[in-house]
Amino acid sequence: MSRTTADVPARRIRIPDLQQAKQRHERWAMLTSYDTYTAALFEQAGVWALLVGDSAANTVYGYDSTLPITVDELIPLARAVVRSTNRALVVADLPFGSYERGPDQALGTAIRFMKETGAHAVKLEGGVRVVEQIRKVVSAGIPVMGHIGFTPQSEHALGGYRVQGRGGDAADRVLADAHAVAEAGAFAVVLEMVPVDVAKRVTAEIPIPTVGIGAGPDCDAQVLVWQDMLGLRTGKLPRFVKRYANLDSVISEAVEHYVTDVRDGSFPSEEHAFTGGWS
Ligand SMILES: Nc1nc(=O)c2c([nH]1)NC[C@@H]1CN(c3ccc(C(=O)N[C@@H](CCC(=O)O)C(=O)O)cc3)CN21
Ligand SMILES: CC(C)C(=O)C(=O)O
Ligand SMILES: [Mg+2]
Repeated sequence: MSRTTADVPARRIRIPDLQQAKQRHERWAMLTSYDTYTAALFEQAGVWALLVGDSAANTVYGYDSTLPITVDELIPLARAVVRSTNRALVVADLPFGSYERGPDQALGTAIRFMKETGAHAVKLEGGVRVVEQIRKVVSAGIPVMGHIGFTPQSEHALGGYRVQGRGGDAADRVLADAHAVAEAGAFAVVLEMVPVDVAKRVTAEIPIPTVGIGAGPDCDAQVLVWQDMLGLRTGKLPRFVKRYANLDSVISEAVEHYVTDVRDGSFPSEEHAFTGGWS
């Protein structure tokens, strides 16, 4: 197995670093994180940006979509990730219902995330339809990451988990969304489940970095949900997930061992106990 040393910067990644990486054609990795241990491990391993995604609805809270998660449920997770890192750029997802009413609502929610978590940027879903929200949040000095293509918060309007931008008109709409988000002042944009050629053209045309998930190899960066790529998620995985580890079996085997040790009395042994007292 060949592995290059992770490129861990000595200071916090800033938005201009991502811009510069695009110009230099240097790709970077983003990963979700929702807690202190994974945040510290991921940035140490060279992940430049951590996303406190509303996918926490699925991976932390056990909902079956991202629609139910609230700002109050996401904020403590974002705070934990910020506290545990000093290199990665931390981006917090604005959950469904917290920005759709308009620019004022979006700014109010974004301000809560910035004040209460210390996150460095927020992300919200949608293209042309949310440009006013993006403009307003950006004008307050809060960096915004866009998210277009398949936008899970609108799964019911989109007809389920499906590729967006297949066919000329649909591809044109994704391209228009990308330009709209960039022109509104976003510093980067997630492209989720769009065909390779659409992602390639978007990446070439817009001035800001594209972060792909199911968008092929030509994006400026990639993002995945950590439980998917490390093998905690059970059931059928989306096509865009590559499983880099099988933490499910690591954890199951270790916990089964612990349970057996407790039942047969081999844990705790002397080395894990304290002597003294009356003896
Ligand atoms: N654990 C987890 N991973 C994710 O990637 C993720 C979340 N949760 N929650 C929020 C959204 C929802 N996302 C999803 C969820 C499912 C599919 C999926 O089932 N895709 C299938 C069907 C594609 C098709 O039929 O066109 C696939 O094979 O990719 C895709 C994206 C991405 N996000
Ligand atoms: C899948 C990524 C892009 C996301 O929005 C999330 O994890 O919530
Ligand atoms: Mg999300």
